[in-house]
Amino acid sequence: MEPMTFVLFGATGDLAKRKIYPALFNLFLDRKLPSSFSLIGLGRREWSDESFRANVEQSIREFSRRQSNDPSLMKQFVEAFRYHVLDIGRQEDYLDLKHLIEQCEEELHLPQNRLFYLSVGPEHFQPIAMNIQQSGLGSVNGWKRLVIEKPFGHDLQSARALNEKLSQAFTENEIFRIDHYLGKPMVQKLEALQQNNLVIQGIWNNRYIANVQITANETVGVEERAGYYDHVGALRDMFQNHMLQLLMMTAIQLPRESGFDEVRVKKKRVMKALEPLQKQNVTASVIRGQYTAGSMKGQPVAGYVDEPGIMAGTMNDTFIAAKLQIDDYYWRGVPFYIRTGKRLKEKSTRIVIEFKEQFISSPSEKHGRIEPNLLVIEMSPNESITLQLNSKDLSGEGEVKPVHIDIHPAGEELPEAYENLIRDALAGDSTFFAHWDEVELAWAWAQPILEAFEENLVPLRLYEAGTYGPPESDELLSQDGYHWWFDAKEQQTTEGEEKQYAYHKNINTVASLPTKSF
Ligand SMILES: NC(=O)C1=CN([C@@H]2O[C@H](COP(=O)(O)OP(=O)(O)OC[C@H]3O[C@@H](n4cnc5c(N)ncnc54)[C@H](OP(=O)(O)O)[C@@H]3O)[C@@H](O)[C@H]2O)C=CC1
Ligand SMILES: O=C1O[C@H](COP(=O)(O)O)[C@@H](O)[C@H](O)[C@H]1O
Repeated sequence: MEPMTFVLFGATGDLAKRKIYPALFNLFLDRKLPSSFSLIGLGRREWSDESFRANVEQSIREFSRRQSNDPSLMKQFVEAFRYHVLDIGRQEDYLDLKHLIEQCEEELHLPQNRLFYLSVGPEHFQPIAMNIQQSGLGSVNGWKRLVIEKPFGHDLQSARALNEKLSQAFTENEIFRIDHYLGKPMVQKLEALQQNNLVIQGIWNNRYIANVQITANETVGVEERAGYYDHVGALRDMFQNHMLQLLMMTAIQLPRESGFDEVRVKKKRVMKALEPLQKQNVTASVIRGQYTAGSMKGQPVAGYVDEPGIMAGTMNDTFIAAKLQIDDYYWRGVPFYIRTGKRLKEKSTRIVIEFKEQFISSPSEKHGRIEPNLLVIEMSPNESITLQLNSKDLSGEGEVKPVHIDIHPAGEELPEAYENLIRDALAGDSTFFAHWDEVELAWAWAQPILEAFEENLVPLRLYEAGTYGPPESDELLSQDGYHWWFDAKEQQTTEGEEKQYAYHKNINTVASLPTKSF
């Protein structure tokens, strides 16, 4: 990896503390940082280099998945960190920053490779990019990159305006838009699974797949983010970005060794083939929900409208479920069901691919109902990829039962999303970042829903906190003859609820792939 300078705007903030420093530290432990590396942290707080380093160390102790018993390693890690006071709005501060960066580059013999990471609120994205350009900070002999956090715009129009401004200072190839769902290890493994297995490629289409279900259920409520969340809702916070990115990553057809350009082209193709919704018809395929008071793990919790900081009479969505159709050769006729929401029964993030049922002329009395084959990519609470097949149970009555093949068994320690993303940004690999075309197409697709919500054309379905969301989200599937798949563990905790919809992970035989080679 090339030597470089990492310029971090928002170095005193929450994201830096929770995610960026721990990710950099883990990359350092794994020797995945460039051999010559300098980080300059920026903020308005009057910190010294020493207090900055102490804060970085503290955040690693608090939030890193790994610690080191060797204090010299931590010392070596933070040696690369410097702090500089900068007010984003003050042009003269950028000239001082330029001077500091040049000085560090000279001292450490670093080429002019500069990565600008914007870990600040979205209102600062544009002024920072402009000031980088105007101060000459972006005029380098090496390369420059801009890593930018979400949200990228508030709607189609504002996203376009922001992109236009950023494009004046950085080319598209220099912009790395973070969508942390793309950094999740299981999403990256899904891509590799499709790309490298002819057997998966062969069945990755409407001939074999009945439907696809993408779920991101959260147990948390609005937390301390009322000011932000009440203006965005589940649609902008999760659906337009993370959920549509998961849809793209599931639906792309990738040949072996596809580079980032190919991935982008294919993702764009998926978005272009997504059947558009009309504002007047959104209700037919989109469910909008909001939580009311309920109980989570036996403890009472407030309804959304009673959370601190939420506007009286708000109609904001804390839940959204939708049925989407991709009108292309591969996916025509396969519904993609997506749901995400807050204050739901379980934290579960997963993609379930349900395969078509076998054509059987009459059900066999002996074998009863045969479960469909499923491929389950679980990102939370565990990280696993499981294939559900049917096999004969010779230990019992010889009945056919689902068995599970762990393609990626849960339990293996994996890098966090931010580690993967920061490593890729350092290396200049933009495969798992959101390209502008995808972001624009995602906003364009979501725009009629945004408008329909704003004009209250879609009924707001209330659901009790601690449930699986409004029952209408189940109807979205049942009208097509399907149902949401749950992990058996979740279902078992629900007294009196039917278990027939659970995939029986952890109940029947769980087969692991042998580690020996054939
Ligand atoms: N926190 C999280 O878990 C996540 C955050 N994000 C995104 O990351 C970004 C940062 O969020 P977060 O860290 O939570 O925000 P914080 O409010 O915790 O931090 C904001 C940072 O911006 C700096 N800042 C604010 N105004 C100025 C200014 N005028 N000049 C210079 N620096 C300024 C602050 O420094 P100082 O106060 O010293 O001036 C601080 O370091 C946002 O875009 C957010 O949407 C995305 C996913 C998760
Ligand atoms: O981007 C966001 O994601 C989190 C959920 O992320 P996860 O990795 O825990 O699934 C969500 O809570 C937050 O509201 C949203 O801004």
